[in-house]
Amino acid sequence: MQKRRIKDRIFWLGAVDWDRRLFDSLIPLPDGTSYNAYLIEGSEKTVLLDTVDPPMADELMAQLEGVARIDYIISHHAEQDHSGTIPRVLEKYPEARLVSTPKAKELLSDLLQISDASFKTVEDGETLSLGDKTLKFMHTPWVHWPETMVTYLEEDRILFSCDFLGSHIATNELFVTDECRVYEAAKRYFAEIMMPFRSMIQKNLEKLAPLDIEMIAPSHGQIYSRPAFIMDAYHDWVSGAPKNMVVLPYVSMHESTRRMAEHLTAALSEQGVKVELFNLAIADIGKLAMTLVDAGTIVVGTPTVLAGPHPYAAYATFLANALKPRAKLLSIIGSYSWGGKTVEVLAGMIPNLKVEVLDPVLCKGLPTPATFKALDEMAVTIARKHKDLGFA
Ligand SMILES: Cc1cc2nc3c(=O)[nH]c(=O)nc-3n(C[C@H](O)[C@H](O)[C@H](O)COP(=O)(O)O)c2cc1C
Repeated sequence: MQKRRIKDRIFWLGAVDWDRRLFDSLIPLPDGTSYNAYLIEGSEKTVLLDTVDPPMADELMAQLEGVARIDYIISHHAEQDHSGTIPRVLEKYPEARLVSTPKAKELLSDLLQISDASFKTVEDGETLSLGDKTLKFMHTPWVHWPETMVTYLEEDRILFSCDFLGSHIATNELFVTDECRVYEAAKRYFAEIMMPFRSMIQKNLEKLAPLDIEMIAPSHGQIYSRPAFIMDAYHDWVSGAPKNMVVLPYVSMHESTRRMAEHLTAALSEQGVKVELFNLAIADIGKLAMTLVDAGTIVVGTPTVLAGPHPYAAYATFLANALKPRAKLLSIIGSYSWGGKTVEVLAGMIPNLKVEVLDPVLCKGLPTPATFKALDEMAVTIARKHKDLGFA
């Protein structure tokens, strides 16, 4: 794809990765993604903001063919999907200075072995004049690495936010046209990448609030010409109470835990509690992460396998602990035959979660009427606690 004009002397460059289905060897990408770079031609200086993932470097280099000079390359984030092509750009434009936070300089030096002489580090709030256009750099740490920053182009009121506020979507439409679709993709992205840093995100949102923003141009997905859409969504995801909702990831080899999970789902429905049920043998882990953004309660369903939880249940629990969702309650249900330490192992895997652990419901073999009664009681307890906690 050729470079594309966004506004007067401001262009999108980069690559659309239609086929990519997995990110970080972990995260499913149902809609592919894009690596967005941007070119700004000031009256005196020209800058490139970020680059692309190295496998797509040729596309960026082809777009730069007609660009005679680049004075600055802005690196908002040192992760290789944005920074990995910087060495090639520096080879083509050896006079260009690489602008980053001091922390990003450290990371870029380690990850890409870029020499010290190329760097110009910038402090929080520092500006850089391109002649008739001015860049203002704002340090926004932990969205989602420690070195991240964003750039505000003052005259055009564009915020270049890199990973912050982005979404994984492959499309040839530069601007958001379908907010419902982008909401889903951005929420998935937030859940997988940003959720562990909720409090830092809140601080960064507050820091950006005074800016008069006409457009937000992230480094994945589409450009927002209605910034309030994504800002409001982020406010909702990081602050406020969770929802009256249970996320119930489970795995079952011989039906017992599945019957328990389905019974609990029905009992919670009777109590007016929304349930997101995931069979971990086939679940999209990204979708599970998305539901963790809102869940008031997490219930993990697992049989006992080799004296502990089924590995899929352990994986989901490990993931939930790493993502640090705002759920306030957690419990465990499942079936066993002769014994083990399933509950102890799972309970020991959630040090990051600030949850009250409700009594687990375990049964030997197939669930009995007593098992179902205990699950009914669990549903009543969850519904009551959600109400007391004000989860709507
Ligand atoms: C590979 C394997 C290992 C198991 N290890 C244990 C165990 O260590 N302790 C135990 O109590 N049951 C163990 N079981 C039995 C299951 O926990 C039991 O059959 C349970 O009811 C299965 O639940 P499910 O129907 O939800 O899969 C094991 C079963 C399998 C297939």
